[in-house]
Amino acid sequence: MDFEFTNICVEAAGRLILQNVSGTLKPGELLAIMGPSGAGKTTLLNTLNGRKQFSGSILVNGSPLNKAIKRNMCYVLQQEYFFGNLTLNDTLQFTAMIRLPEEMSRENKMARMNAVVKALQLEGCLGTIMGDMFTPGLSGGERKRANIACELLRDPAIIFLDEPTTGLDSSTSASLMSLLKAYAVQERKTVIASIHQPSSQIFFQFDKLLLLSGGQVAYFGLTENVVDHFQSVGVEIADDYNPADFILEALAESAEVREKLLHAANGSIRAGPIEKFSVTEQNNGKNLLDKVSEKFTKKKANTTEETSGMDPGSVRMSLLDLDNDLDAKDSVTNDNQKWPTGFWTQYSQLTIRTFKQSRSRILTVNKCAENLLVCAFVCLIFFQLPRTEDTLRDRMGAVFFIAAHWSFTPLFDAVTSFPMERMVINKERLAGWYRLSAYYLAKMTSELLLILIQPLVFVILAYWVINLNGIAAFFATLGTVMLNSVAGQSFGLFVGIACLQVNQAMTVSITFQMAIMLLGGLFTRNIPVFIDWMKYLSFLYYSFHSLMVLEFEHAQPVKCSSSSNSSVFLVCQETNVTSIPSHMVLEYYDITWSYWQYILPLLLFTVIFRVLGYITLRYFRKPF
Ligand SMILES: Nc1ncnc2c1ncn2[C@@H]1O[C@H](COP(=O)(O)OP(=O)(O)OP(=O)(O)O)[C@@H](O)[C@H]1O
Repeated sequence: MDFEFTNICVEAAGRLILQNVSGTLKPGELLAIMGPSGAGKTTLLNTLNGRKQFSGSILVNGSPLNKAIKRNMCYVLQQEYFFGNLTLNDTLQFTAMIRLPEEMSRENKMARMNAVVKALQLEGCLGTIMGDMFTPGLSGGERKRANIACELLRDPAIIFLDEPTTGLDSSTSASLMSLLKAYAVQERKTVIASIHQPSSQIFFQFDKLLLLSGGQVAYFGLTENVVDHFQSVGVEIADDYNPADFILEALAESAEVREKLLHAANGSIRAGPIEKFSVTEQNNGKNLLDKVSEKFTKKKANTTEETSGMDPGSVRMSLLDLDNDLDAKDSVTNDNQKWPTGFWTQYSQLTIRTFKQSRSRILTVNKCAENLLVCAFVCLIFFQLPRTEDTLRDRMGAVFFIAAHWSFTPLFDAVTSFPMERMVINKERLAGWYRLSAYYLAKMTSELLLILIQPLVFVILAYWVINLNGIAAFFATLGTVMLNSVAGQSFGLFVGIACLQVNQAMTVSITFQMAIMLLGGLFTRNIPVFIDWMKYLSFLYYSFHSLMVLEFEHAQPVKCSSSSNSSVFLVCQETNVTSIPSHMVLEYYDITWSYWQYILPLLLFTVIFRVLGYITLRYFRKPF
């Protein structure tokens, strides 16, 4: 697509950070935006792809930027944000499935993916994990190419890249740029990249150069003409110098050179419209010709008449116009759809991805071993507890421990889960990959399964070894512990979403953990009245009490204390009474509600924190 920007001005904090920046680009051309640090490269890139407020005009095929055109653009960020445990294949498949239109078949999506993989020479590392700062995976160059591949999958007409070679060595940078150049020329893409001190090899891969200085244009034109241009304003570039290095150094070091260049650039802008020319005259593309023949067949008579007197150049211009025309029509159709894929596709793809990513976080060998060890310890300490008054505190302790352990383990896991993926999700939300609701629902459901496996195993083992209330209460205990885990996870997710820093989230969670432990019902029975209401805010209070109801409501009698005088139950102090009905324990500890009365607030907690998490993410943690 033709890309033209004229007199772009951007203001921030009361000062103009871009002033009258103009340029044009044709399909198949690469534009480098260069300039010293702070010159406005990133601001310009963000403005050109519609992420910043500006004055001036940006035209794509003659039309101002709109949603449909923006969907035909892509922005490759300088920083790559990926899920580190997924392979490149997983990552690209997910991207293809979610970003390519719903109407496209899975086979075609995979074919597109394979073509991009081939174009960027990524075939050899499809099975490698993306990696992160803790886990080694793709190399720096492969990650850069993977980042570009995720954007190219959509087949955008205009590609923006923010410093694509930063962090790469010179030969990897050069090969990346030549791949990109070949791709742009072959596929007739318009490429705009900000770039920092490129080697001369990379520098001359770009067709045009836009040199910025203090937010103003110091040069716009063919890259190959920049040396002559500098000479024309009296700045000689030494033969053995990399021109890219030289012009940046000259701009930064000499105010005089800067003034001369700005003056010359301003003069050329005032003198008339900025140059419009195409570097790549060849290759109008097979699709285009197909479209032309279709349109021309329909209007055969007119076409013959209209084209008979044209020279080849003007026919080519007509073809380009027609391509633009067809693109514009496609754009109008696409504009009606807010997302490339439907809710169900987004939800299912996000569920698969979250499941794969979270599995490697939640079900690690370390975590499984840790839980088995804790379970073994609990089993040893509370081994086959007799149902007596003497061991009542131990029995309550075992119940409380199970409730507390299976609220806090999922809580702390969830607290760290969102901050770790925040950057990836923000990137994807900003680029409009999917609905937030699809992501949130997928995260809830895929992690639910994973979070429940460990308490399930734990309760199955510990319940019988401790000698809890037999088969009658077994399944209800299992269900209650799982609900308790989900409540803990809900709170953890909410905190993880609300706090921007992991350490902030951890501080909030630990404070909350301590408070709800104290208010949970085991440690304190006589809380001062003014603070007593707070126990109702502790979900552990509800899970502990519901488990106590299951343990004592319909259970074997509890044998009185061996010394009847020291029994806390008056009945036991009577002669001939050796045991008390189990439910008396509940009465003694003021556990007077029914099982469901404890379960409903637990359910409510789960729902409230999940909804709060969504609202926070949607309205208070918007990506920017
Ligand atoms: N939101 C903002 N508020 C105030 N000033 C801003 C804002 N954004 C950018 N600037 C200023 O605008 C100028 C251009 O910033 P920009 O990030 O575009 O430069 P750059 O050429 O990309 O720099 P670098 O090469 O160091 O990344 C800088 O002086 C910067 O401080």
